[in-house]
Amino acid sequence: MRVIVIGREGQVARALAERAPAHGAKAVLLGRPRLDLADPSGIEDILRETGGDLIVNAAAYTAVDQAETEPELAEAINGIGAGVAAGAAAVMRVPFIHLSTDYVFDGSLDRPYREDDTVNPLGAYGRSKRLGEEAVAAGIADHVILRTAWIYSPFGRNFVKTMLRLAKDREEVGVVADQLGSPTSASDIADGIFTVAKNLLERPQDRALRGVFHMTGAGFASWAEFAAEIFTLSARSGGPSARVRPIMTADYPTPAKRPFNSRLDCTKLETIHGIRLPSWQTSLASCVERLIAEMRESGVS
Ligand SMILES: NC(=O)C1=CN([C@@H]2O[C@H](COP(=O)(O)OP(=O)(O)OC[C@H]3O[C@@H](n4cnc5c(N)ncnc54)[C@H](OP(=O)(O)O)[C@@H]3O)[C@@H](O)[C@H]2O)C=CC1
Ligand SMILES: Cc1cn([C@H]2C[C@H](O)[C@@H](COP(=O)(O)OP(=O)(O)O[C@H]3O[C@@H](C)C(=O)[C@@H](O)[C@H]3O)O2)c(=O)[nH]c1=O
Ligand SMILES: [Mg+2]
Repeated sequence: MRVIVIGREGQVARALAERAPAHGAKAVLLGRPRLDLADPSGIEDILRETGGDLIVNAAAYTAVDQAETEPELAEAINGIGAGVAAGAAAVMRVPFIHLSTDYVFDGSLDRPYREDDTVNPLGAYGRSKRLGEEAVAAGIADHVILRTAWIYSPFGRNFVKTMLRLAKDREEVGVVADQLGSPTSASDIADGIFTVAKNLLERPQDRALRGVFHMTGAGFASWAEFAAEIFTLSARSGGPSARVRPIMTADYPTPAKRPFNSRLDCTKLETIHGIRLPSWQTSLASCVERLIAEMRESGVS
């Protein structure tokens, strides 16, 4: 299986590259400046020249707070650009796998969100990702949209790396305890994507396999619980650690509003695609261990 990945340095893009061999797949990564989702004109030609069995869009504008001041750019990349890439997949007659987010929901429900629950993004990033979902569905019938959340990995920028950095010179970190969600490993997402890809290619006519699915690490946590677990695991490996002071969202003002309830119900993915990601704690342990080992090797711990 030859998979074209849109995105090169991002967390999921790099995890797809790293996990491809384990699935007998080849991942071909395309990124800026060659493929720029903010510049639709060249997208179809580059994807066609590259050629593959399937396209995964792992690129996006992901700066949640910054999106509030440049919503047009977020929409160009996450909305219009995603739709153009999906349209190219339709021309190429290959399936298109797209990633979306818990931030399409407003978090007001008191249970985990299902795929057909009403979306109502609270911020510009969420709105741009919602536009992307609509643009992808309009661009190609043969698509899967995977809504995931709270991604961490040894790569790029994420909450785990931020917490380890803060712990190096702080004894205590204040972290919000009233937003709930599911930390999700980029490696686990990559494995899930390869399984979805295999299912799509094996059963091209099976409509049930297509559409929107929720895919997060199993179990739930607040950001404060997530941080506490990061520090426990880090201390165990001899890495930096700090005390977590649980705070309220109101005590941590940010430009973008975030949902209080970001929990996603992943039952549909398990029933239809046979995929259940490991518990967030299990995968977090491998990630933190790896990050501490890398810090030690580079002499910065
Ligand atoms: N991070 C998270 O917590 C979550 C992310 N998601 C979604 O999952 C997907 C992957 O996220 P993640 O891996 O964390 O993202 P990252 O922020 O780690 O990486 C984003 C990637 O998108 C690329 N990119 C940004 N703008 C453009 C552009 N104009 N043209 C081409 N490529 C571009 C970046 O390229 P470059 O390397 O050149 O900067 C980078 O490779 C996204 O769709 C995101 O919305 C969903 C839920 C949670
Ligand atoms: C750094 C920090 C953050 N926080 C809070 C702010 C916020 O509510 C929460 C997480 O902060 P972050 O900025 O890391 O997270 P954020 O950028 O909101 O993460 C989101 O990214 C996008 C791309 C998604 O799609 C979402 O699923 C989600 O992962 O933790 C603290 O309370 N204390 C801190 O020291
Ligand atoms: Mg952030």
